[in-house]
Amino acid sequence: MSVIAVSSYAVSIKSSSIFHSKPFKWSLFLQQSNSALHFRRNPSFSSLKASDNGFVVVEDDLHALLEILPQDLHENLCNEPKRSQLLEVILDLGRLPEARYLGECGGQYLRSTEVSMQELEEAQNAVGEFGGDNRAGIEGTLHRISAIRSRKGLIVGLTCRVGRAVSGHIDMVRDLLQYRESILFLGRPGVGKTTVMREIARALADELHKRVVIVDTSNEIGGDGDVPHAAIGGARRMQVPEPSMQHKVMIEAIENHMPEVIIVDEIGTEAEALACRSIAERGVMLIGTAHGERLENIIKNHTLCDLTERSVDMLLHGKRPLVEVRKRDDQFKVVIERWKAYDGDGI
Ligand SMILES: Nc1ncnc2c1ncn2[C@@H]1O[C@H](COP(=O)(O)OP(=O)(O)OP(=O)(O)O)[C@@H](O)[C@H]1O
Repeated sequence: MSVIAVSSYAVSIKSSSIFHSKPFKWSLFLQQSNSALHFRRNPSFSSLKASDNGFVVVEDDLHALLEILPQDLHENLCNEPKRSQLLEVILDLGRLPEARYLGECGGQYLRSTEVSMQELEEAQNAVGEFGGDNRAGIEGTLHRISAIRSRKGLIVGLTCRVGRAVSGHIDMVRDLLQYRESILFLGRPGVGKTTVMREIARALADELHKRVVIVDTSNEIGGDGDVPHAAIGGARRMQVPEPSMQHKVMIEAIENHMPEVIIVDEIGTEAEALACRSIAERGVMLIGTAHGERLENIIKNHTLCDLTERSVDMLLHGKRPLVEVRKRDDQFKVVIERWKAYDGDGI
């Protein structure tokens, strides 16, 4: 029995850990932080293929997100030198608008006057309809707009997250895709799980020629609109009428569309965990994400614990799993180290 762990996922994500447990049902990828600083951005990038020199390329279609913002914020951000690291723009009624950046850059107020109700309404009108999860998108893009509502249902806050198509950074995990085992990405919100899954969907469909179906609950993987974004390549995308239906659509995908791989973001409920089990029992590879920073979080989470029974048991019985740590060196090459995990390893 071997367990492979990869830490410091400096592909797109600095200091993150990837756990791969070959004999287990799930491989676990733990992502701890995300840094665009590891990318060498190619400004003239227009296709979704990795560049020949192996560098990662990022496409963010930022102008489409900036267009929904009040005009002065739009102009500020267009001239902002850090805009390639922009993560989110926060618009809260009666407060100063704020931009948050990836990595160490932190947040910054965008002007000295508060956000008005009219500005919020204009932003709402510029995006698609909000779903049951209070999320909306901009057609043809990967951006995600999440709403905060008052008790009366009025939108009083918006979190506008930049969606990016990142290509060329999954060489660190590409070999794992060939084992046909299910994979669970585990990480805090915002560390880049969805972004990685998007590229994995494309690589599995276009390079490994698998029949891939994405169950896209908030249209976050394939973007807003009925035609999915080119970032998912030939993978097919099933939309979900409302978040509580996610588990049903997962099963429908299996029963109607004969996938070899199912990709689903944010597995959290018991019904979804059961759907995962059912998918695995039918011999279909499942790639999913869940919130949590360490394997310990899974152990404490009754629902998710069920998905990783054997790996969790091993840790609970005090056995030290053999882990594999993967990181990038200065030359951007993947370096692999193996050792037996200790408590302090952040597993
Ligand atoms: N490699 C990358 N380079 C630049 N930006 C990135 C990269 N990976 C992710 N991002 C950006 O980081 C933000 C968060 O990414 P993403 O939505 O994939 O995270 P997540 O872990 O799925 O978050 P959540 O759990 O909240 O859905 C997005 O704005 C995304 O564009």
